[in-house]
Amino acid sequence: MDKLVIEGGKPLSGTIAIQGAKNAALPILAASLLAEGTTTLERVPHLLDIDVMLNILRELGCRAEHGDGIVTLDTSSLHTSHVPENLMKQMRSSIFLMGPLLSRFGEAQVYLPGGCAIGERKIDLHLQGLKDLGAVIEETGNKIICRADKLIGCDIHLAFPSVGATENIMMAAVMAEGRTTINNAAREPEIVDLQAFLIEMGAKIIGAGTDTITVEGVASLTPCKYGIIPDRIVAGTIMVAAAATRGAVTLLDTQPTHLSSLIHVLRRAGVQISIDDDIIRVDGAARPKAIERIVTSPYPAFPTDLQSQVMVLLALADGVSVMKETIFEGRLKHVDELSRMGADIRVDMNAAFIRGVSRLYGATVEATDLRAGAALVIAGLAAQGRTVVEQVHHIDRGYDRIEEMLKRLGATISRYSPVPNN
Ligand SMILES: CC(=O)N[C@H]1[C@@H](OP(=O)(O)OP(=O)(O)OC[C@H]2O[C@@H](n3ccc(=O)[nH]c3=O)[C@H](O)[C@@H]2O)O[C@H](CO)[C@@H](O)[C@@H]1O
Ligand SMILES: C=C(OP(=O)(O)O)C(=O)O
Repeated sequence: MDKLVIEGGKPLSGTIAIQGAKNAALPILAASLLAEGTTTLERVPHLLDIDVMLNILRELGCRAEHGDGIVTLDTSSLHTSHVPENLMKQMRSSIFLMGPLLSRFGEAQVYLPGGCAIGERKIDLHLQGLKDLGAVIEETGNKIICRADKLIGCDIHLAFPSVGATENIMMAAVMAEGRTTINNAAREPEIVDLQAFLIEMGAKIIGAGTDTITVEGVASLTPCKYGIIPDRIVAGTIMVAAAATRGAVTLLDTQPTHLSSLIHVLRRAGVQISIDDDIIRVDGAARPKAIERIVTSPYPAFPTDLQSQVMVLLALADGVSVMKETIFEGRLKHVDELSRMGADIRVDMNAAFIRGVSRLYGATVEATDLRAGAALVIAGLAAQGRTVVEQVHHIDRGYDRIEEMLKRLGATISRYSPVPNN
């Protein structure tokens, strides 16, 4: 397993362009199955999860190429609706195949998905939505078979605004007969991007970005060319890293409105932020101030995917902060690792009580999941001395060569890969 070695204590400085969004690209790649022919997607980041999705699509019979951020995907010779178990288990987003396969083949054979260990992550809302559309679902052990001769539009109410369930239902409903309404839908920008892509393919769908999405089923969709939105979580990670290292960074190709909750939090911490169209400048010259209370919640509130990174900033802040995680019950595992670097954090149930310290110290730490790993990299950049971050494959799920990105901002960071035994 690769390791990152960081010599900390240097402020980040410089300019960086932000990669395309993993969480938009993954459902959009799955949605490409809905049309027969060649779809071209631009700004698709080079990530482990994208490689897994492309491998699944190849197993299903697609021809897929990915170079320089452009994916071309030919879906004309799809030959199976059965996703292999070993690929399903490699990430959570494999579940996005269920809606499109059901829609295109009338059948999807999948397994319980894998992914980071951040909570139970049930799929009951995905399955209920598909059942509401008329699918019959058979669950045997970890295998799930969904079948429907015909999907029929209906009124769906999500008990929780699940991002993935909203997206799966949208993809199943676009070619269902009649009108589907998704109530209490998630409102994340990646859902708006999926809607824009589906419209480009010829779907009739409105409401993404609000809590009610309405889909009028169409008979067929056509392939298209589409550009993925910038990754708000990668942008947020860099913004926090700039602030935690007391640096000054300019981010290009962002969508600042997608980051308004983070910008609000950073400004409350005393970080200077200026915005000019799609450019964000972060200046973190002063010691951050503590923030009394941050609670993670569905968009547009503060995102769970930035919770661990912001906790590093608060660990260095002047005063006591509270961070409450309400989305995933197992998403505070970075606290133990940060404590090994000198952070003073106490966890009670789903809340972290963070007493800021003036300095973190380098240590050998383990990335327990994607964003926990990103947080440890930020801690390493801000800390005094050398930090070794292990289990980097988690970070590679969501950041396109994180060390290259940070080197461009002046960080001293290197990746070490084990030498294979022959
Ligand atoms: C690829 C992608 O877009 N991943 C994002 C997506 O994950 P994902 O789509 O998995 O997140 P959800 O919004 O579905 O999950 C939120 C909560 O709902 C629960 N739940 C979800 C579905 C379900 O059927 N039953 C159920 O109980 C989950 O366990 C979790 O506690 O949104 C999360 C919340 O913003 C982000 O952290 C992830 O980065
Ligand atoms: C939890 C995340 O992703 P996924 O849903 O793909 O596991 C994430 O991007 O932080």
